[in-house]
Amino acid sequence: VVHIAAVNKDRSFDDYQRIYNTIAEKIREEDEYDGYIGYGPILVRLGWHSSGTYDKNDNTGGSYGGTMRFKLEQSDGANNGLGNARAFMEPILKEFPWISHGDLYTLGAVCAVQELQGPKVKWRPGRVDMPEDTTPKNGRLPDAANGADYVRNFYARLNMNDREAVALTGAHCLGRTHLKNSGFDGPWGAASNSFTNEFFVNLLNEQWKLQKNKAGNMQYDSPKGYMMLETDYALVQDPAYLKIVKEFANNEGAFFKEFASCFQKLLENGIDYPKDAPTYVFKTLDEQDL
Ligand code: HEM
Ligand SMILES: Nc1cccc2nccn12
Repeated sequence: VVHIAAVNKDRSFDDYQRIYNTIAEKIREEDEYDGYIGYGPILVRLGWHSSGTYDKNDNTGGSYGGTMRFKLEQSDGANNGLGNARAFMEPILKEFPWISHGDLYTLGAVCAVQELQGPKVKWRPGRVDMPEDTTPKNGRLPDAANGADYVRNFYARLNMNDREAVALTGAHCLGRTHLKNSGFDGPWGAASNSFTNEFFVNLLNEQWKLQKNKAGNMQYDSPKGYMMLETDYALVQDPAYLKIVKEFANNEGAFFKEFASCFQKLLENGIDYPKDAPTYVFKTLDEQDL
């Protein structure tokens, strides 16, 4: 299955920056969401889960068709709680009916990373909504109760190497787990809405204890009330991953550089871009003095 990006000649950088600003202002305005974490983290998760169904072996899934708008994909347990992110996007879709769901969900994720002081992430338009029967089957998103071999195999399906896998998981510096969504608890300590390399610093510096949580699922907890999933902790159990975790914990710039490139790659997996397709780097609200 090859998806060619459809270059919309009627739309310019300013049109997409206007959507970016609308999302960014809404994130800033609705700051009380989820105990004052805000919508940034869940918008990153929406873009990631829209893209994480990709399978490099047959080039199916991925963000292009916007199939996250259909109830089949929404019913995947891994997507529990993302209805809040889709509801956040509803008024944006009404105001800008010309944008595809795939473009909007990925643009929202890039906007959230940048507005939460993360790196600039390049973004290209051209995803086209596909019909419901093109929705990939449920079960393609990762399951947290696993170790390093599973993590490596999972990311290989997304065409991501060890460095990209570690960088992408660094997005767990944002937000938190919710017992009602995923059966994982906490963290009560550093649930955050700023994009930093803290995930790696915590992995290395905290004392982690593997224990059963209130829902009977295994997770790592720290005295400060932080938590790690088993797939998070796998990054310090595997020697090759551990080396990269240490680099990113000691060099936030290296983490930002790697995240910027592999997050764009994640959001664009499965899409062929014609030579004349534009690449955008959006300004943050702060950079526009808004
Ligand atoms: C092995 C890979 C991964 C697993 C098993 C995993 C699992 C999870 C789980 C269980 C949650 C909690 C959901 C909830 O209870 O609300 C979560 C949250 C989150 N994940 Fe991941 N994740 C993975 C990779 C990623 C990647 C690649 C990204 C982005 C680049 C990402 C971004 C996030 C964000 C931002 C949150 C917080 C959402 C919120 O606060 O509502 N995760 N993840
Ligand atoms: N914030 C967050 C979300 C998901 C997973 C996770 N592990 C550690 C922190 N964390």
